[in-house]
Amino acid sequence: MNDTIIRNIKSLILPKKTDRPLRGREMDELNIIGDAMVVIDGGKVVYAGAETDGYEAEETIDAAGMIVSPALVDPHTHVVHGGSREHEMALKRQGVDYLTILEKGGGILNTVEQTRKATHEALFDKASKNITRMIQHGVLTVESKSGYGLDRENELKQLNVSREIAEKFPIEMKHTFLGPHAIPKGADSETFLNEMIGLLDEVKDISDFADIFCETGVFTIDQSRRYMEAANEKGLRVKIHADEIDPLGGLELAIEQDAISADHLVAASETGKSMLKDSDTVAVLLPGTTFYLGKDKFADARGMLDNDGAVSLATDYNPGSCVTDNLQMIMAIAGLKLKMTPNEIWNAVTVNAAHAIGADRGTLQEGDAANLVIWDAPNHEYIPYHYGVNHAHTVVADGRVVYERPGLL
Ligand SMILES: N=CN[C@@H](CCC(=O)O)C(=O)O
Ligand SMILES: [Zn+2]
Repeated sequence: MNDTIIRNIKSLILPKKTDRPLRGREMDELNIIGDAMVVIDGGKVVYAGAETDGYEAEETIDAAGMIVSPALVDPHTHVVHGGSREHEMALKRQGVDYLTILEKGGGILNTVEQTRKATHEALFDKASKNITRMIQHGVLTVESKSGYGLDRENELKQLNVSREIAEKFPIEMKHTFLGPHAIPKGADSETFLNEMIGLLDEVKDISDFADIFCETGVFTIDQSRRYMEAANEKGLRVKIHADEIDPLGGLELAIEQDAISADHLVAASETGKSMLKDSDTVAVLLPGTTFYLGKDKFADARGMLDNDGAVSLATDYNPGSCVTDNLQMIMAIAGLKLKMTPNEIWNAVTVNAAHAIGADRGTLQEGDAANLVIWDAPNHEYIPYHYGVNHAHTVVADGRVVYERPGLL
């Protein structure tokens, strides 16, 4: 006797489980089974496929003709931070750009001030609200970066909050040390970078990855290489915020340093894009950020896919450049602005997002953790199409219902 059967599934979305990230044309292939069911026992998938009579369970969930997919994976967030920056919206409307705000001591540095002031408990309570919303929107795996401490005490505080969130919520998290996220006010960039490199030994026990913001006025390619080499030497796999605004060659550096992902890539060069095919570095695209910063030019997802690259999508939730924790919204922007197909989008927020953070998630094969979403939608194309609302009806984590859409009172 099994624990649960989910019956009456109109279509079951089954991304392919592979050792390497899906790339190029593979990303447009998605196994969708009509009239399906999922059998769960001990929190794991026993069967996911066409309706059959061969299984019994203690409990039956009626999917009522809705669709089911693996729970989503958000592979790039800055979910632990103090305060907010709504005042920057007006500045941006007046034409002041993102890097100018940072140069004047605002932007990331404003959030650093607010994060340093906040206690562990205050940061935990604040991030809990975002994580709750993410779960309600169908996300059960989240990458979470530090980077608003910029000193030992506060970077550790952020990472420890992130770890506590992972313990208390029914999600898997990956924790990323992003010490070199900005240069603190009045600090010398080389001295600060050395300080952050000096922390790698300590943070490697509580982090999964090391990340750096490689950008004009922040850290150069040479500095980023030095940091990534130091992290790799210590066995901490690297990520990079690369080519977001200026084409510095961050994607090429990511591939050279065997980064698990290179993120942003709006200004990535043709050379960088063509190098993707021979690497397992996942291009994590963040179109919600381009949208929120009011830019016209989006990352060249089609170029990357045509070059046989592996592409993923994330919210980049943070208080300055993308203030949404709704990954479904990002799926819509990817369809509209990155010109990705629905199949590519689904693979990008499930199996490839999992590859971008080294998580065994995003699929529903036999033996996988039963992390899935029942979506109130007629088909898989509908979710990126009907944008800005939550289509998640029921969210199941390790076989247990953790969210059900409430009705009107
Ligand atoms: N671009 C650098 N870091 C973040 C934004 C952080 C912030 O503005 O607070 C990003 O990925 O978009
Ligand atoms: Zn980021």
